[in-house]
Amino acid sequence: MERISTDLCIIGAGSGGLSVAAGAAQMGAKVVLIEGGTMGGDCLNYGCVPSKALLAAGRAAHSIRHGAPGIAGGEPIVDFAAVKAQISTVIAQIAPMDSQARFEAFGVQVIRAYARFINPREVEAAGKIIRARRFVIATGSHPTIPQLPGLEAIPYLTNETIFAQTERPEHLLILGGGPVAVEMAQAHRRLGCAVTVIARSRVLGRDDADAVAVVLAQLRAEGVTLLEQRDIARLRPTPTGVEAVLSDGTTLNGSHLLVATGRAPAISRLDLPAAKVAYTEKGVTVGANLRSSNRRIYAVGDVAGGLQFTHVAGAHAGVVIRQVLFGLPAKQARVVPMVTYSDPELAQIGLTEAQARALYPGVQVLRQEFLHNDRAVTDGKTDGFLKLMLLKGRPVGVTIVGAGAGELIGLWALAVSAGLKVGAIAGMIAPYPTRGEISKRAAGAYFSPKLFDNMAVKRVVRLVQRFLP
Ligand SMILES: Cc1cc2nc3c(=O)[nH]c(=O)nc-3n(C[C@H](O)[C@H](O)[C@H](O)COP(=O)(O)OP(=O)(O)OC[C@H]3O[C@@H](n4cnc5c(N)ncnc54)[C@H](O)[C@@H]3O)c2cc1C
Ligand SMILES: NC(=O)c1ccc[n+]([C@@H]2O[C@H](COP(=O)([O-])OP(=O)(O)OC[C@H]3O[C@@H](n4cnc5c(N)ncnc54)[C@H](O)[C@@H]3O)[C@@H](O)[C@H]2O)c1
Repeated sequence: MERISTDLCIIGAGSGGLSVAAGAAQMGAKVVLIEGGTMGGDCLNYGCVPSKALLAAGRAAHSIRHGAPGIAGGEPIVDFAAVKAQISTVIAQIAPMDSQARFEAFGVQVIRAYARFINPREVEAAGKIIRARRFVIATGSHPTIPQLPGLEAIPYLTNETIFAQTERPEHLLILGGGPVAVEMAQAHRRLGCAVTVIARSRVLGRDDADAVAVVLAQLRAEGVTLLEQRDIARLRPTPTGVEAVLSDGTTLNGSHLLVATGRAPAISRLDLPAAKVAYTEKGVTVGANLRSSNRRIYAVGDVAGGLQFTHVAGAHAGVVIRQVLFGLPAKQARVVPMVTYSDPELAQIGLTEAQARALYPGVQVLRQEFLHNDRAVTDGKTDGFLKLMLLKGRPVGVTIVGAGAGELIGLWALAVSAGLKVGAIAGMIAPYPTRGEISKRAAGAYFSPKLFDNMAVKRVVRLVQRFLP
């Protein structure tokens, strides 16, 4: 059996693994990267990229359907297979960045096989034994499939299969109430499918309730049926697709079923006990520095059991690189932006209003409506608001719901990560007319009472006016 000795061995070439590999190899480390599936992982092939491309198609269909004031709308002609072909084109356009060839050009040795630990220092893959000074587990996650009577008899879809589905579902039943369910519901509805979401909990139940209400009102207005806090009792295949009977007796008939009920870490192939790596059903057990119970082995991205986002996997990569390349201490960030790419978008950083009020009785909550933002008015997209949670003049949370919320949260991500006071945002000049002005206006509202409802300020102004030439 071939033996390879290296500085760093990374298992999984998705968002996390690729970021570690690119950084480490370009800074001079000897790197082996092992990928069992497709280079680029979930985000490129079955996650962020295809879902955003499908949402873009849905947005185009929606705007044709509804037109604009003075511009007649009409039912769009949707070629579902062509929409799917466009998704493949988009993936192919981005794929070279994640390709084996690009990483080999960095000097990375890429092995295309599933890897498993054979002891605490070595991994086996494709008949090779790799011994490394440090390992990074970056194997991601896969969809969880609930135990439901009859589900095994249904050819259900998941995020791993839905983007390859070329026939338009007549009626898509979606099981789940998280971001996958919401994004897929809106995209499919706009492309002409009937859509019913069946969620065990509240839809987007972890987000700010006021912001979620704005998103769900839009979904309902577009014709998505949302069944919250409902459970499926049984499923059975029918000649036209699938029949779902809910525990309250409601019967639903759909043509297709998408299961989007959360994720489980991809650890089954790794033989973690052989490596003395502790884990739970959430993933590899890691500390704030992402190191596992085996001090030579780190975990990044979805498999590390925390928030599951591509930008989190990327940030994890930085934390690991600092430690394994330079021997410097590093910790993962506690505050991370999150965006659901519905229309309107829902973006969050830090605490929601409810979380902030529970933690800090003295928290100040400032709210600005897009209705009072001139650009939102000119563009006819006035739904939504920004909520700013402040503690002693510093942001501890921001919620934005509205068109472009995902872009607007970036400024607040900087403010929170740099520990800026709200005065920094209030003091910047925002170009007019932009939606971004809402951030400055919310920040300015913190100072308004101090300036405008303040007798001392009024007295000073009157005094100065008396003596000014
Ligand atoms: C539908 C959907 C939409 C999403 N949209 C967004 C979004 O808009 N924004 C966002 O930030 N996040 C989004 N996410 C989440 C995002 O895709 C993940 O957080 C991200 O892909 C995690 O990266 P990762 O590197 O941890 O894992 P992955 O990208 O899944 O990569 C893991 C890789 O490891 C490989 N692997 C697994 N086991 C082994 C093994 N034993 N040996 C070798 N290789 C192995 C896999 O084949 C895979 O390629 C979305 C997810 C889904 C499902
Ligand atoms: N825009 C983005 O950044 C984006 C988009 C999609 C996914 N993601 C990531 O992928 C992860 C997975 O997303 P997800 O939506 O699959 O999972 P999730 O864990 O966010 O939500 C799962 C949902 O399914 C519901 N559920 C669980 N079991 C159920 C059952 N038996 N019947 C009905 N409902 C059930 C839960 O109540 C919950 O609402 C997210 O946590 C997120 O980090 C991110």
